[in-house]
Amino acid sequence: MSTNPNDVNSAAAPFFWTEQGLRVLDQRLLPGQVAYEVFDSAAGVAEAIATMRVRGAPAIGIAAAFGVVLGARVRYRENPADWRAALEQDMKILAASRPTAVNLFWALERMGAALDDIQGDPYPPLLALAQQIHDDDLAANHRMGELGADLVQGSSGLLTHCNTGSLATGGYGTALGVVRSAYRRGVKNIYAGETRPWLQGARLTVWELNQDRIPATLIADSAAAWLMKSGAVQWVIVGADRIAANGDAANKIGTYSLAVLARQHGVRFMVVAPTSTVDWNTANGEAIEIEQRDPRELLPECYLAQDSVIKGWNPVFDVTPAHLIDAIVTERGVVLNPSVDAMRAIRG
Ligand SMILES: CSC[C@@H](O)[C@@H](O)C(=O)COP(=O)(O)O
Repeated sequence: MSTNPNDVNSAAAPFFWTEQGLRVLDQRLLPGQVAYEVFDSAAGVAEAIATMRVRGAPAIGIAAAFGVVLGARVRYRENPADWRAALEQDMKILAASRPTAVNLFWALERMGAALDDIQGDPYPPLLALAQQIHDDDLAANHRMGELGADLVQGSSGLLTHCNTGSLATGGYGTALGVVRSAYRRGVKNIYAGETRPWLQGARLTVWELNQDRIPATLIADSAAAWLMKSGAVQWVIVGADRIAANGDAANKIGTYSLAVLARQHGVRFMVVAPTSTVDWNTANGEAIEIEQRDPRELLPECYLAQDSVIKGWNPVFDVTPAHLIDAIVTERGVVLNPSVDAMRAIRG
């Protein structure tokens, strides 16, 4: 596998299914190193999610579905007469891997619902379902790419945040899928924010765009207001980890700041996510659990010493209220000016 970020043939898939298990790209090492590791158990996949080897809401959901496949295979081999209780424990471990991306719970629920109809070896039907979830997400990405590109037609510049591309999804991307489609239709000035502290933008998004040979400009997150004031971008395009029934959207920390800045500068704000990211059971953003990660992901090494009086506060998502969002783009259609009523149009 290539380790050169300029190599356009490097693979950007976050994982591959193999008979040995799920082959997961370690996104913590990008862009310096492209390294895959095989996980052959549900607990292993949960660990891969918790440690952010695999991340991004749809990719987390798909990986968890494959985690269930692996759990079922192991548990059925251990005890073909009684494997369900052990698999339920595995599914609990998967559910505890990260709290905010609802795609994780959506995928586990779909896999769990399929168990009722299974007689005999659960591995073949569960593998087929996980692959279907993966294929459906890829198809949704392409559909959203076209719908979002329709909205930004005629713009000269777009700003995106975090990484929402092939690495974060079944392939192609949500917000970055719209960026890809819009670029193909002539929107040439693409800006990506670094996305501190984990640097999904600087390490992952521009890596993907470089592979696609889509020219892009990386900015410090703190340069966003000044960029908007310059008139260089007409849309901010982001993904989501969970969208509440009223259209409030949880996404990578810093998204809310961008929405506030966009409104101030007359820049439009688009959230792109498959309907597997919509949590109809959550009325509004206040009920969304925001993951707090270890402050060590944020703090410089020198402040980790025991005698240090410096702490870190590391919420990794925030919630953008629906009234700051101009459009939510899903595979089932576009919701303009989201509200409880407007969101009903995309409820299956
Ligand atoms: C298509 S990905 C949408 C979101 O999952 C993405 O914007 C994001 O916030 C990812 O967060 P991460 O912490 O890297 O998993």
